[in-house]
Amino acid sequence: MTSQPEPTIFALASAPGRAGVAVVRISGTGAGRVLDFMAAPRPEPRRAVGRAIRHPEGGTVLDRGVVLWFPSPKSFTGEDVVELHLHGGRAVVQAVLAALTVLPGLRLAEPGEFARRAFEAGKLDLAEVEGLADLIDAETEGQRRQALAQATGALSGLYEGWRASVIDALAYVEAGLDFSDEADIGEKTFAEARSIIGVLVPAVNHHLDDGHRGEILREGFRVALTGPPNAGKSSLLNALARRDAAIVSAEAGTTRDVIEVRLDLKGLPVIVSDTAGFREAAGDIEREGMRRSLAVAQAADLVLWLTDATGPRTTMPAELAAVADRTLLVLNKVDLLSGGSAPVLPDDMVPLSVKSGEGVADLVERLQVIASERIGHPGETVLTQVRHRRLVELARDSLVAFLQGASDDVELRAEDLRRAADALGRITGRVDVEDVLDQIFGRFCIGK
Ligand SMILES: Nc1nc2c(ncn2[C@@H]2O[C@H](COP(=O)(O)OP(=O)(O)OP(=O)(O)O)[C@@H](O)[C@H]2O)c(=O)[nH]1
Ligand SMILES: [K+]
Ligand SMILES: [Mg+2]
Repeated sequence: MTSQPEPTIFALASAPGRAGVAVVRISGTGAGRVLDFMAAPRPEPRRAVGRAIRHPEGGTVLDRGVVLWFPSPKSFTGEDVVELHLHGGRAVVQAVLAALTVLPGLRLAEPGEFARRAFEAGKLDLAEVEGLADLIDAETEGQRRQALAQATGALSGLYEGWRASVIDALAYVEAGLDFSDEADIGEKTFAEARSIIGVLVPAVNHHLDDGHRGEILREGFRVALTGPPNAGKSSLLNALARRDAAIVSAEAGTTRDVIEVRLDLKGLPVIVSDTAGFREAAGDIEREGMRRSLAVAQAADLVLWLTDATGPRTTMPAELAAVADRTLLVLNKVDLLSGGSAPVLPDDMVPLSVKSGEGVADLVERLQVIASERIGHPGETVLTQVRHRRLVELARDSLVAFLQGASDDVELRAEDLRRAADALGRITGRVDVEDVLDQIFGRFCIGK
């Protein structure tokens, strides 16, 4: 925090475009003056009141709306905050934003600047800010639940609790240092520290060993559609998306670029990618398409290998051997099988006809089950992003180094613990995080 007053910032806080209501938020020491000049008199704190919103020069009425006054420190940013709830027309919002620029000391906010001020005022820690960004981005019920838990401190509580234990242990080790001429006391305090860390390490390992559940929920469960040309991959993508997202044609080698659609399967975000078919005789462009297919398959959480029921049973190419353990075999075009008798399929092969629709609902059901098995137990506090995972791993490694290190080098062991506490503190922003702030707050759009 700086001692000099920061400029007062303002922005449209609601989504741009036509809407019933638009909210303009103003934060900083000049917020109260906005009310005085544009919507006087100031209402009681946190009470919604109707007011004419006027231009500060000349007093023309720009709109009639509702205003809210949140004096510091009881506001989102901790500063004086004003909210103007306007009629959500583009011209109304433009007129009010233009009027605000007339007032001295006010400027348009940068992306994430409101959240950054909230962080700097200690209203939100860094993990909570990241949770808030995720909450704004959440598209499915599962993502909403996870982001809300993080935004309201569930992860921060866990990591701060661990950090407190590490600092306890560090205090014991440092106490031993103070009595370094009394070996007896040193040994006892060191043993105390060891027992604290000995309990912590398995908990940290358990947290790390989560199959990336939280990260998959946050980013989406990735499904790759692969198979030989003309198996019906693009047709299946369109059926899943319920729209014509990809070009379908009887010509082999139609799809070259990767096409993604996002599905919401009972609250779980699933990203399905359609890819180029695999075959030997392919031209340059198609080969580039196949290279992309391979990359998508390797990055996927689940690979579907689709084949044509009437064609030869094409097996997966050797390049896909690495993903065989997360592949679901799908047999498409069963509508073309004559005789009406169901084909005899290997146990784990899913029969389907995109054309008749037969089996599509069953496939969706299976995708949902597989995704929910991978994402699992909602409600548990899980790692949600790589930044946290790296720091938790760093903390774990330092704690293991502490447990395995020689106890007679107390200085080094204290350093192990300091490193672990530091890594955990960086997750919530308790210690030295300048380097990541721009990146984190830059994820927000203006007005957040
Ligand atoms: N009879 C029948 N035809 C289908 C079915 N699914 C797809 N097709 C047809 O099969 C042809 C190929 O379909 P696509 O979806 O373009 O196949 P693809 O696997 O994406 O092909 P590439 O992009 O070339 O690799 C089209 O003529 C589709 O109409 C099905 O279930 N039954
Ligand atoms: K095709
Ligand atoms: Mg295709």
